[in-house]
Amino acid sequence: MESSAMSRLTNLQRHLQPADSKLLESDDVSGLMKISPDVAEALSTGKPVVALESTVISHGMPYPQNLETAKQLEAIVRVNGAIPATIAILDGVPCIGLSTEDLQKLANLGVRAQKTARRDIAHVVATRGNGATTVSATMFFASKVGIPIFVTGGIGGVHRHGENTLDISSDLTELGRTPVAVVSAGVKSILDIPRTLEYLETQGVCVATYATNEFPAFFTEKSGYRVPCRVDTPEDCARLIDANHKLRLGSGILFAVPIPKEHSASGGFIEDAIQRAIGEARAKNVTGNAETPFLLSRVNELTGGASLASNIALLKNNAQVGAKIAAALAQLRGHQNSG
Ligand SMILES: O=c1[nH]cc([C@@H]2O[C@H](COP(=O)(O)O)[C@@H](O)[C@H]2O)c(=O)[nH]1
Repeated sequence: MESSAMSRLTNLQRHLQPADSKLLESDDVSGLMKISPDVAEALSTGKPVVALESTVISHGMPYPQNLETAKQLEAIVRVNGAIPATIAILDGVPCIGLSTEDLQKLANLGVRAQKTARRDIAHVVATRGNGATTVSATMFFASKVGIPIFVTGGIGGVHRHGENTLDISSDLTELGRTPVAVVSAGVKSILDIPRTLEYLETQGVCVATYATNEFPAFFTEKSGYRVPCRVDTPEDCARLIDANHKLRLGSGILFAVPIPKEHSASGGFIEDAIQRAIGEARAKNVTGNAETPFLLSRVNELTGGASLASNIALLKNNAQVGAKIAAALAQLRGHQNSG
């Protein structure tokens, strides 16, 4: 191409894409949120930050294990070199980074907090409600303030019979439209795993297994399904996130980290309870966003708490992996900026 034509093209690109544009979308919306001082400081100085969701606190676990786990996850993130930013809407204000009192409030509210997915955000804010954010809503807020990594236990997916009911978690469409990397233990077998993977493919989401070949099924290390991408280290993950951002693909990444071996032993037993709970949900006609919390608490009852212990173990493992990825990403970007 002629050099004058090339320079016109470069100018046009600059115009369409401001030179200082951040790798992640970060716009005026952040003014509507309350960002805790340590998260704000970390974001402005390029330190690693990891977002954490709050539905797992309110709807995913009983009190007081939910509070204990929320605090432990934050501590694990810190020990591994990153600043935790648990996200929730409190009295109508989206909060990025919660105090211990905030965590206590959410844990006490339990299911009285509104389970808040993307579609619910405006309503919870407008009515000054208390919203526990799911994966979709947490990704939305993380992306708005420029947090590239988010740790959870399991994401939502295509529910069984989703091909008829269209009950497909908005977590999947969020992953298709928001450039945040989500660390999870895969998806629970209460969902339709192959259809969930198909749907993620349709949404253009890069799904990568972490140090394993098979996509994990939350309580068990294996689901019987594979995905095309495998990563083995936090540095691999950081490079993948960096490429995704630089290319401005606009979509998220799902890192699927298997439950640690020592906690996967009870997987088969928990699996049986899941099948029973699914039958009960059908019989009681529990559907929509009530289905996941129902199944989680029923499976916990049926397994005498074994599923809760496994859930907590994999959350802690994911927090550790997520923090290491965040640290590796900060280091990679630090080198790039100084190089
Ligand atoms: O093992 C779990 N899966 C999913 C959830 C929560 O449920 C949400 C998905 O709900 P739904 O299927 O209604 O989209 C997830 O984003 C997450 O917040 C959870 O707590 N534990």
